[in-house]
Amino acid sequence: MENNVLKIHDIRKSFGALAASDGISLDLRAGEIHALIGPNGAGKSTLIKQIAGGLKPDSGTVQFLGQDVTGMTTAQRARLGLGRTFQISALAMEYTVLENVVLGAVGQSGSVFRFFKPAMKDAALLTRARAALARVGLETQENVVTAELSHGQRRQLEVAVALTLAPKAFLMDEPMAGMGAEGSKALTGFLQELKQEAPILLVEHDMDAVFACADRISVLVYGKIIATGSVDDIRSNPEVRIAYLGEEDAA
Ligand SMILES: Nc1ncnc2c1ncn2[C@@H]1O[C@H](COP(=O)(O)OP(=O)(O)OP(=O)(O)O)[C@@H](O)[C@H]1O
Repeated sequence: MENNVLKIHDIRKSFGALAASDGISLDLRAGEIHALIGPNGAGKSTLIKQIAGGLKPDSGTVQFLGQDVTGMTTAQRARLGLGRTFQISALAMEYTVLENVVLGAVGQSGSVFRFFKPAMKDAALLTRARAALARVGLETQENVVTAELSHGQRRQLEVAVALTLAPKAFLMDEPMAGMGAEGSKALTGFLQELKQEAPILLVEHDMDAVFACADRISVLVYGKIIATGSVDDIRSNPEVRIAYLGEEDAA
């Protein structure tokens, strides 16, 4: 049985003369947090977009659970269980916390608004939604209007939405952004739990968080992966230190 949940092979994407993805190959294995780091403009977001389905590569393939999904839309990939999380804009601020989780879950089946009212009466769905809220520690907030949540609580709510969808892999683009030290520490602990359910490909600028939680790290520089390895491998890799960590030391 193949251990790779996600397998990216030789992805290339150019914007004019700029090779934003210059032959990128990487995999995401069951049970791991694989962090993708790199300086500003290295091509992290461009790669995540191609994996999630929002941007078409010029060449190369994206395999998810053994299936070639390169030609699929974002929605088709999401239905297969490729979850992209931590997009605060996806929350409906005027709805309650519980309604947002149910909305997220119903969204999986397509027509969000048409099914929304009946969904709020669907006992099985409500049970799943409440279980997800309990897992992120928002169970006492289910009737609170989302707009009234703190920034950190909104991030927790997004995780609850993602959990209700039961994804088979998570793509996370800077989940710690704007969370502060305490919040980012709490989220790091939670990611350790979450990865047991589905492995996580994590783009993150907070190096302390990455070093604290990643099982493997890949370093992207000018559209190319210059190293993949454990935290210790990456910390001690001279090329990485010059290309990336050295920059931080100098800053
Ligand atoms: N749609 C686009 N058109 C033209 N150039 C683009 C486009 N999207 C990204 N780029 C360029 O591709 C390169 C990689 O950008 P990308 O946003 O993927 O980097 P990043 O590693 O995510 O950066 P950051 O850490 O700052 O978010 C940059 O030079 C960027 O200017």
